[in-house]
Amino acid sequence: CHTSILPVRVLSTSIQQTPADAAFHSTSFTEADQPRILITGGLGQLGVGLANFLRKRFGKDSVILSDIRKPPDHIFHNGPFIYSDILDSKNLRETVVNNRISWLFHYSALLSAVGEADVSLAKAVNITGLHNVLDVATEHGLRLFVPSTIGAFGPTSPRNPAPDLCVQRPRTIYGVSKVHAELMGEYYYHRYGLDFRCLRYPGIISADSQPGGGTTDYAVQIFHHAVKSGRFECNLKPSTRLPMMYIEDCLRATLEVMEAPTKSLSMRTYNINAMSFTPEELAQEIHKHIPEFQITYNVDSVRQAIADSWPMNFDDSNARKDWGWKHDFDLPNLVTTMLNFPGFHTRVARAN
Ligand SMILES: NC(=O)C1=CN([C@@H]2O[C@H](COP(=O)(O)OP(=O)(O)OC[C@H]3O[C@@H](n4cnc5c(N)ncnc54)[C@H](O)[C@@H]3O)[C@@H](O)[C@H]2O)C=CC1
Ligand SMILES: CC(=O)[C@H](N)C(=O)O
Repeated sequence: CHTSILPVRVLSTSIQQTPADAAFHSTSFTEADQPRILITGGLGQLGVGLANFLRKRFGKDSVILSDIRKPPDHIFHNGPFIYSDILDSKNLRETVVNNRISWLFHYSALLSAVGEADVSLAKAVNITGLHNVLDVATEHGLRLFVPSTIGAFGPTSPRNPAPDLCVQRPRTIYGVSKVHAELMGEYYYHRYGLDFRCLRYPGIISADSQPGGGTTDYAVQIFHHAVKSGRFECNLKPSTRLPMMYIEDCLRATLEVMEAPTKSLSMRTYNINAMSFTPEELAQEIHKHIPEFQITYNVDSVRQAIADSWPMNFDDSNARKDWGWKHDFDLPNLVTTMLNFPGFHTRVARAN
């Protein structure tokens, strides 16, 4: 097992318990230290990419990927992987202590569409799981990253663009749980000094990982179908405009906000933006590369209602001002990159 290469101690002398009301300091991490990182829910669309990205920066053994699912061989052999269920707080605490974790990226979640299909599981994973993570992170002085989403806004929010601070009344359990995560994280920051950092991600597009059951999944699936068959049946209306981002920008933003000096952060939850498009516009861009590509529409009413309640665009001016956020990928770059991603064609063929 990969964990055997990590220093495992029942009680590490370098860890002191942080009193719950200690303010604004971390006992196990100083700016000069190399962080020791745990990623929860790491086998989803974003976690493996994040682990690879962080391992390039901090070294393979400094980053532990965890999930409740069994990893495929290539992921298991690529660096430390352990089982960790965020609903089991004792197991989570043990993992943090035994591996001297100092940064935690909390990726476990049920996304918008699968959350509506199983509200009680979504409540458990997205709300109870978050409570466990917040408590363990506070007890052990971790720097904690929790992603939020465009889904944290609702039909009464300003939609074009949605600013950082505005009405947030989402109508999905996913959105409600993410607003809860934003507020709880900020509460723990003010009350206990937890170094909580949160970005609201747009829909994320990746070539080498599959989406986990969200409303923006079409924007990943379309590429696979375009390459495989030249046709795609979209489950959102052609005019549905949503904010989107290429995974490389998303992962870079995540590391940048984690490394931002505390004094540069005027807020703890930031919107980040890159591009905004409709299925029709994405199809037109793909058409430039694959002239025979055809898109048809068969609308899924649950996903459509969700998308119609989300922002069409994000105002991320605070992230740009405070810690210098800047995206690299716009729509034409995204499409060129996805269709030319090394191994994309063979990977699509293998997956089907
Ligand atoms: N992918 C996207 O477009 C966006 C993602 N985000 C957020 O980023 C994070 C990562 O997203 P994805 O990788 O796309 O999600 P995903 O749905 O692909 O993966 C989530 C992972 O959580 C794991 N999980 C479920 N229950 C668990 C439990 N009890 N303990 C530990 N792990 C558990 C699942 O096995 C899965 O591997 C999520 O918090 C999501 O809300 C936010 C906005 C956009
Ligand atoms: C935008 C998200 O948070 C996610 N991709 C979803 O569609 O649920």
